[in-house]
Parts: sequence; C-alpha cells; structure tokens
Amino acid sequence: MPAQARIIDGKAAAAELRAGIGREVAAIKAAKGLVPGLHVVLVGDDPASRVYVASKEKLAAEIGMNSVAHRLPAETTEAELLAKIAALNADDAVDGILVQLPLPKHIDTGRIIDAIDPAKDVDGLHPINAGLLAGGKNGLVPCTPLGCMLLLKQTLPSLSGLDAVVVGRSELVGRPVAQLLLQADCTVTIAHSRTRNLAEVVRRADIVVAAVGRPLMIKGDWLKPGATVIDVGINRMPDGKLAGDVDFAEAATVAGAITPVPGGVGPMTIACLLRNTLTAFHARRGK
Ligand SMILES: Nc1nc(=O)c2c([nH]1)NC[C@@H]1CN(c3ccc(C(=O)N[C@@H](CCC(=O)O)C(=O)O)cc3)C=[N+]21
Repeated sequence: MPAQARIIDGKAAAAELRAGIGREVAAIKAAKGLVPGLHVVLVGDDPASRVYVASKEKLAAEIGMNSVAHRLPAETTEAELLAKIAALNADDAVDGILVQLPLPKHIDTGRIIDAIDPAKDVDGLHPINAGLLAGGKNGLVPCTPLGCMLLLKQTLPSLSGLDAVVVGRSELVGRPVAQLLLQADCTVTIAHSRTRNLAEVVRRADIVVAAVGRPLMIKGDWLKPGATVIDVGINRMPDGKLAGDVDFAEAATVAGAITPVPGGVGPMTIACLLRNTLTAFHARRGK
C-alpha cells in the first residue's frame, strides 16, 4: 500500500527555528555585547552521548552562541560532578547547563539534576521546572516535549478538544509532553507498560505521541485513520539504522501525518535546547 500520510519534516522545522534563534543571538550581541552561553557536561565516553554532545556543540556554535562541552572521565565522582555544577551555577556567563544522560551508574542522577540552578536548567528536568509545568506556569520546559508541540502546532489547525494518547511516562518526555498537550486543551491519556488493551487505547487518539523506546512497537492497525503521529523513539537497530517506536511503513498508510526517524523529533530537540538557552538568557540577564 502506498504511503498516504503527510511526512512532518522535523529537520526543516528545526533549521528554521535555529535560524530565528541565530538572528536573535546576533541582535543581542549587537545591542548588548553579550553572548548566550550553553554548557553541556558529559561524563564518560558512551559513544551515542558523544555524538549528541558534539552535535549540540556544533549547532550552538553555528548560531553564534558560546558553546562549551565539559568532558569528564567516567570515573568522575558524584562529589566532583556536583562541584562542577556549582561552578557553572556561579558563573554569570553560563546561561544554560545540560548534563547529558544517562550518567554512569555510580552517580545519583536525581541528586545531580537537583543541584542545577533551575534558572539555568535548559533540559527542564529540575523539580522546580517540572512542578511549574504541572501547575501550568511554565518555567524552562523539556526540549523534546517542546519540539513535539511545535511540530503538532505546525501540522494541525487547532489542538483544542482532540484526543491525545502519550505512550510512555518518563520524566524526560512522557509526563511533560502530556502536560503540554493538556495546556493545549487536548483530552490526554498517558499509556504505559501496564496499560490494558494498548492498541485499543491508541486507536482512540487523534494525536499519538510515542515515547517508549521500543522499536516499531506501534503498528499501523493501532491507529485511527488520519491520526497525527509524533514518534519520539530513536532506536539503533542491529543493521545500524535508526528506527522509531512506530512502525513507520505501516503507520504511514493509515496516519494523516507522521514524523520520520531520523529527521523528525530529534533535530527539534536540539533546536529547542538552543531556544531554552535563549529563554534562560533573557530571564537571567537579558533585562
Ligand atoms: N540531558 C539530556 N537531555 C537530552 O535531551 C538528551 C540526553 N540527555 N541524552 C540523550 C537523549 C537523546 N537526545 C537526542 C537528541 C537529538 C537527536 C537527533 O537529532 N537525532 C537525529 C539523528 C541522529 C543520528 O543519526 O544519530 C534525528 O532524529 O534525525 C537524537 C537524540 C537527547 N537526549
């Protein structure tokens, strides 16, 4: 069967978003002589993390931000990482701090996230930012959920009243994207590994956000015809290729619109990280 769904071009949307941020960065530099600074902390040498951090560094530099990667050895202790974060918190030139996840097992991730100044938490993961989001008074909002919403808003004329099903309940994606969908007046269901009749639940959705980390889990016949599908999954397959959480080949024959992997949510995540860095800059020292 031929693909019918509109392919949502996250790569193009992200490039456009970055170009706009680049123009803002240039204007800030011209007017104030200040350069927003994004600092990414990477502990250890996970190959996937290395690639992501290099990509964040490159794209931040491309739009004229001050982009610094702090690469720490895998043996870095929790106390040493906390000291690094305290130094970045205290440095006025640092607008955004992102600690690349996952961290080595000997480090308590929650303790590290809690130590980041919420005003510099461009990942939006600090409990203060998560709490603000849950209350509908957004501080810094997690990048991937923000990217999902921008793609949805450019795809659909209105989100109000639509049935949205989020598959996955992670702190990084599932929970925050559900909050944003609720703010956009969707009727939101958060499904997860214990959900009964998952296919039936997903079939009710006008909007499906798949964020489970299980390759090709969501099949074409799980979808309501015409549904908008946002695939957050980025799974490395045995053949080396990337696949989403949605079976794209099947889903594209049923959905109204769908994000590809790669080229969908991933590039938007990084663009939204740059957006958040600018937001943090404005809130802290853009006044
Ligand atoms: N503190 C923290 N914040 C994160 O936001 C975070 C993190 N840790 N750890 C890892 C995950 C993963 N992540 C991705 C971002 C962009 C792409 C991306 O741009 N992907 C390209 C393909 C890249 C490729 O070819 O490998 C795409 O989907 O088109 C992927 C994955 C951010 N993460």
